[in-house]
Amino acid sequence: MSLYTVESLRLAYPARRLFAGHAVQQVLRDLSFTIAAGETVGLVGASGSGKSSLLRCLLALEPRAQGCIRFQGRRLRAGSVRALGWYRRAVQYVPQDPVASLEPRMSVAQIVMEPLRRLTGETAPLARATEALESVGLDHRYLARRPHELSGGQAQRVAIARAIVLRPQVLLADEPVSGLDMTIRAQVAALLRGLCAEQGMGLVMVSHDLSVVATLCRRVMVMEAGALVEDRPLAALLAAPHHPQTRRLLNAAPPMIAAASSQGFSNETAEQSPDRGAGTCPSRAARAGGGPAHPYCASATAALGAEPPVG
Ligand SMILES: Nc1ncnc2c1ncn2[C@@H]1O[C@H](COP(=O)(O)OP(=O)(O)OP(=O)(O)O)[C@@H](O)[C@H]1O
Repeated sequence: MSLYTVESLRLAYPARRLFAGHAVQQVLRDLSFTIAAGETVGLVGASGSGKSSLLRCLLALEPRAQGCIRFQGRRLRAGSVRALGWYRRAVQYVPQDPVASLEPRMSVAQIVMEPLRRLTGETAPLARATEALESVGLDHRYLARRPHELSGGQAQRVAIARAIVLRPQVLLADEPVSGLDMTIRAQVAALLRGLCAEQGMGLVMVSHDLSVVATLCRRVMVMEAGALVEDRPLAALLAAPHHPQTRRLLNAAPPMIAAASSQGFSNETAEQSPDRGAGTCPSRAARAGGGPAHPYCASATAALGAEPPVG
């Protein structure tokens, strides 16, 4: 059974134009797709294309959404924390701005223990919180710190620890590495990749940057003006982008696509992809001929090998 089944999802906001009357702005247009357990999916598209709105719908935070979203066959509707407790235990969220999302008066330990206290009857929350923090490379010295005593990368890792402490089936993340410098970005990306690979956790990640998605996700959904214009395995999409919007995003993508290629994501999925007849993966073709890793970004293949350990 699919984890998520989304059928004819639509979302409209009241238009905010002067003299708009009762006009509405259609933000999501009739989206239908499924997501399987353990899938890693990147949502990409230009600014304003509806990525965060779709994520809010998947988080059951959008009461105006129409259509149907099911999680493990159970219908999701925006509602109270109590009514959605079952869902919040299975699906956790990493917001775009980690610093703003951390309660300033709480210590790191309290922040990470909070979902355990709220959503489970956990009897030893401190031990679980410590374990989650260690898995993101933050040792006991960080337990007593407050958010203002953390760097941006450390705050992001606390936000991830808070999300994974419940061992969710899926992590929904909004630009989880944007705003981080390149070194920390690589660390956080490596951390998320490890959690997906080792714990079988699914990931649905919003980004305006296809290159970041390429390091973390095996499937890419491309949005334009509220519509889903391309939805394919990463490798097939890199090899033969179908939609002009995908081509625009690829052309703008910096070096991390090369990193993803050299990691094998694109090759694996190309071989498993039903689209593989559509074209040869340019990365594989280039390497077979001894050439650069990927025509989009040949210069940065070393990025992966150079990743510092998380900590
Ligand atoms: N609460 C809201 N009320 C009215 N309009 C909204 C609201 N939230 C988002 N919008 C509009 O919906 C559209 C889609 O916004 P959304 O934030 O989903 O896009 P996005 O693809 O995530 O953009 P970005 O990459 O810039 O974060 C935009 O035109 C935005 O102005």
